[in-house]
Amino acid sequence: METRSQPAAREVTSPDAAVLSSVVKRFTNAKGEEFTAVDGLDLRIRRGEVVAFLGPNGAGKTTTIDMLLGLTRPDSGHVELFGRAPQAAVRAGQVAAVLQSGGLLPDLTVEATVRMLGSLHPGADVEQVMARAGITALRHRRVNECSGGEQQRLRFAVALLSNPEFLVLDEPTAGMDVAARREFWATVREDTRRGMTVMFATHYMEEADQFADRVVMVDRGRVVADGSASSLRAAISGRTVSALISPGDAQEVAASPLVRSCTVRGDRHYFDATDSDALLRLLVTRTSATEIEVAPRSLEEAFMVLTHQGRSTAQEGTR
Ligand SMILES: Nc1ncnc2c1ncn2[C@@H]1O[C@H](COP(=O)(O)OP(=O)(O)OP(=O)(O)O)[C@@H](O)[C@H]1O
Repeated sequence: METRSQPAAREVTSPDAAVLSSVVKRFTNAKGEEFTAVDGLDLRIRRGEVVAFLGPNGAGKTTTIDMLLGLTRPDSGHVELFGRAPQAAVRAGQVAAVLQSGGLLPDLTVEATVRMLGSLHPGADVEQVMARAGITALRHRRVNECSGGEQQRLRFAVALLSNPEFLVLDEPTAGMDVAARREFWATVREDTRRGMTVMFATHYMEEADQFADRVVMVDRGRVVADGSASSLRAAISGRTVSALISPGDAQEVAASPLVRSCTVRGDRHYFDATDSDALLRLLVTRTSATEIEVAPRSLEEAFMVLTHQGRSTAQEGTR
């Protein structure tokens, strides 16, 4: 079972960067109750893929990443990186991580940080790594004087020191403003064009859309949708039209091909529209609907769409 087993010869030549099979991780809370954070998760990441790992708070993203990096072991199931145990791949420098915080000494300069950590990796090219992470101009700045975005670029530089094949980023832009997020991703994107495998956890739909080839959505420790970034784009491009409307009219509208689904919250009906302009015309001209509102689909609504539609595209990138 699991990560301690010796890799067989065929596994070492695995075409996959990462494989998680039926992975389960439980925690015990302060009251001694058992809680399943990761609940039979299956995921396969091919070499060269850029995968966004998207999900609400507490979905199990960090726990999964910790298992992927060999920081914690699954209670059951199997985790492999490049056909070997995660710890072995980490030791070999094949995988590196950018985590949300920690790992930096506030009084060191940017350059001293990279040099100090670079000394752990024989052959590391400190100047090249700083250039790749876009921090050469910050070399004399102390870590505690760097912005959140600059510190993340420094962590990115540190992750590059081992010249990894697979980079794992756990919510690397959490807490950054939009401009800092954009700058961070521009740096990473530039670097990953060289074919590195990347998996990143995020809460931001637009980061997943803009940066990933593939989007894996998790909820309650399970993969609930897995598809291309274009399927995500289609899911978030929709609009929700809501109105105060009589049940009879609502039923008729819901049966229209312009409507994917209808939900009722409070006294409003929410229609998930295939064509929001046409639906708006229908509501105004054919029903007694009032207080009509059109809004972009929320993350939760896109999530629901992907959960249903994603199933059909679910395995396109994985099998
Ligand atoms: N060491 C631990 N002990 C007990 N419970 C834990 C521990 N680590 C995580 N959990 C719980 O497991 C669940 C999954 O947590 P995890 O951090 O993996 O989620 P996440 O998707 O990364 O969430 P977020 O987006 O908020 O960071 C949460 O309910 C969390 O409280």
